Amino acid sequence: MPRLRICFILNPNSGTNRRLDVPTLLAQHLDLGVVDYEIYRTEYAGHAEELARRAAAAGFRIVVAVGGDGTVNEVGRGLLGTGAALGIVPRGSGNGLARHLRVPLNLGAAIRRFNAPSFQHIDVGSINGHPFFCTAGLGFDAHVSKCFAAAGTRGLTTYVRVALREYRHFRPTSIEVRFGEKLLKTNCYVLAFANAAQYGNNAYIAPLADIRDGLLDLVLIDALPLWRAVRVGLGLAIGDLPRSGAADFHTARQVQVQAATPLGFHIDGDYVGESSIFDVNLAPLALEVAT
Ligand SMILES: Nc1ncnc2c1ncn2[C@@H]1O[C@H](COP(=O)(O)OP(=O)(O)OP(=O)(O)O)[C@@H](O)[C@H]1O
Repeated sequence: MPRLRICFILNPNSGTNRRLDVPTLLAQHLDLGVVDYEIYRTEYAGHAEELARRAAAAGFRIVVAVGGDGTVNEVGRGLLGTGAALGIVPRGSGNGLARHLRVPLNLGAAIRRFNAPSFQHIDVGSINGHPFFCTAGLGFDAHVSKCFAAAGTRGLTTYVRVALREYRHFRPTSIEVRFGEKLLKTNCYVLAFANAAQYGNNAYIAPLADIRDGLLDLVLIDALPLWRAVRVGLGLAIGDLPRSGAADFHTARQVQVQAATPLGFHIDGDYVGESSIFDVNLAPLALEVAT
């Protein structure tokens, strides 16, 4: 039987443990009787998309993002419309998609899965043409992702520190949200589009989100006074935000948002930029994943 061809794309910049020796782990845990693998290394932000496309064109059956949600996003984007499946070795700081798909966080265990992987398809979201696999969002979460990128260090502690600092300054923007027959005229402190249930680090923004149901879960927080911020923080941690009354939940496949002033947005935790108009769509089961 031909061996399973797998390409591992390493982002040396992801996660908090830079000294981790991934090539040695791959050599230790992959069974060369069934797997034939190569390693590609990213050299700059955005490079993983190009490498993933190249790997798919070279005939690799699985292309594995070795990194966090930013790397997963780039590799997944590069694989859309190809015959290759996305794999994940979670060495990021948040690892939202890996956690949602129940990929082991122990790297050895995650790597061993590729000796006998299972395949499934997942939905793929897009916001203004930028694909996302886990979550995208407008407002405060995007603002925090922008400040987080500039913070110099990564990890949950830095994220929480940045969020607490920015909370004092951030103000909501008035928006109109259209989906299905609905038109909501409201304020946006946060509007999250969840394909997966969590942002990463087990922060459950939409605990009921199903990544294979053909729908995005919309989570709207119109204002965030202190009492509600505390409740949202607790809801994210224990996964009961829908029952808390601190956020409104909807589901939709297509959403248009018009903002009164430009709003920042993120995809899978990486800040993209600002816009006043957002076109958000879901492509059902558009990406094959190997776990
Ligand atoms: N060689 C590189 N040099 C600098 N930056 C890179 C390189 N390769 C990838 N990147 C960028 O590093 C960023 C962080 O990577 P990633 O999101 O995978 O890790 P993380 O932020 O630690 O994890 P998570 O998103 O799960 O919290 C990505 O936005 C990616 O574009």
